[in-house]
Amino acid sequence: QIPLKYGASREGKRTDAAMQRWRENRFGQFIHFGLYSLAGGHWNGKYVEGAAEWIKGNARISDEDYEALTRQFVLPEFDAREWARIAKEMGVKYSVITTKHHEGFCLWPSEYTDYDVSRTPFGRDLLKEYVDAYTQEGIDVYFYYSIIDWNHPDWRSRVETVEDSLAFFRYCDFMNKQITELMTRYPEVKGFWFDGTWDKSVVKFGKITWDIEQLMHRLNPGIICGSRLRVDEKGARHFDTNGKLMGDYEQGWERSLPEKAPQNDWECVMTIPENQWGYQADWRGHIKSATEIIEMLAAATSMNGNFVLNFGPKGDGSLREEEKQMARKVGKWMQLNGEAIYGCVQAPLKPQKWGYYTRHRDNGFVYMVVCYQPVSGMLKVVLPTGSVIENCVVLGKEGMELKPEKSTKNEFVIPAPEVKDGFPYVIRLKLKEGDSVGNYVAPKV
Ligand SMILES: COc1ccc([C@@H]2N[C@@H](C)[C@@H](O)[C@H]2O)cc1
Repeated sequence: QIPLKYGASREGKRTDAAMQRWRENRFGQFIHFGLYSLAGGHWNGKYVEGAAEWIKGNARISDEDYEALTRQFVLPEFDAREWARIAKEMGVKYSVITTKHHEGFCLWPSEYTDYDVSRTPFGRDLLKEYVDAYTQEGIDVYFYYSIIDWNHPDWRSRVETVEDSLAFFRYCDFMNKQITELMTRYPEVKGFWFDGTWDKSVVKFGKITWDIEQLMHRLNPGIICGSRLRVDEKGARHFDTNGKLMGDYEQGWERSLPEKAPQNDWECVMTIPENQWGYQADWRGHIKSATEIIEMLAAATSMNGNFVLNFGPKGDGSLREEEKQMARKVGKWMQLNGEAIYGCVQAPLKPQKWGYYTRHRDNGFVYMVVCYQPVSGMLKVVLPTGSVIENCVVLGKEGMELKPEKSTKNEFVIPAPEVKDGFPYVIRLKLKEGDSVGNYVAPKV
């Protein structure tokens, strides 16, 4: 353990109500919306390779041509209540919106820059309409904020000269003012999702991320912030030089899931296509199905993690058809099976090949989210010695009890119900605890 001034500011899992609510939410939505949404991954009529929200660099667009997009920011189809209704239908409990992505354009009328919604034909406070509409639907709101800012004259990706450092520290002052503005103007915000902290300038001056964390906690002690914000004074990111997580959860799971349950709280953020966050009119490659998304959500819950699915609204402010379809299908599944996700955690049972176990924090049930239907027609369950299955039903068919058969000393098999709709199904177990249900210890990460 080396002494650190700007390492982890607190240790271990938070036990306060705000963090407990973050955990119980489990399922979230990401919204990537900005000037890049107008380009839709195309420039001068041509498809542009790479992530659509990075089109400025990918298509080598000049500052002037990119800024001209502000004049096209009209959003004739924008209705935050429609976005919130679709999010509610999908079953998400929280939503993270890009208040400012790397491009530097702000979705709220900021006092500290003109590069924001107030300087567009749209002109309204989009962020306020989003916060109000989602709060109305009972969905918690979180703000994505990019430290990288391609538009701001004082942003520096590296600091090599005195001039650089003067500019960079002016930029940090600007950032602190914007974060203060966001937290005081929109007090409903539950947390921040920082991005763009990998550049040399931030890694060299890790203290600026400590300062942001301290600022946020002064303004709202219950604020929730992931580990991607943080760099310690030695340049260590996410985990400080002593290996301690900096922030409230591991925020490194971007388009990937862990193999085993991390020790810390953690969150996975996921795209529907392979790698598009902002609107790309022409999705290419594999587009994940609702079934695949549901499996990822179950997998995350089974490992004590949250799962956030990204939407990239179109340049006219409407949601794309594929995302509305996704919301409908996932939402239908969540209506029937949400009790296996919301408020659930890892179950102390030996993982099996048919899918994922979850356990509800309070109701004492264990859930089997079956994603891989066994050819044998038998679902294997290994219980701690002496435990028995008191009740076993399929969610949505609670009237039809399944009869587990004991196969070896503490192994049971459950006849697998038929799969007709191409979606995972959930079996709910009421276990009569034997000498100790909890004696299966999840493998150390
Ligand atoms: C250098 O690799 C990346 C990958 C993704 C990102 C951003 N994080 C995601 C949440 C999106 O905002 C993407 O633009 C930035 C840099």
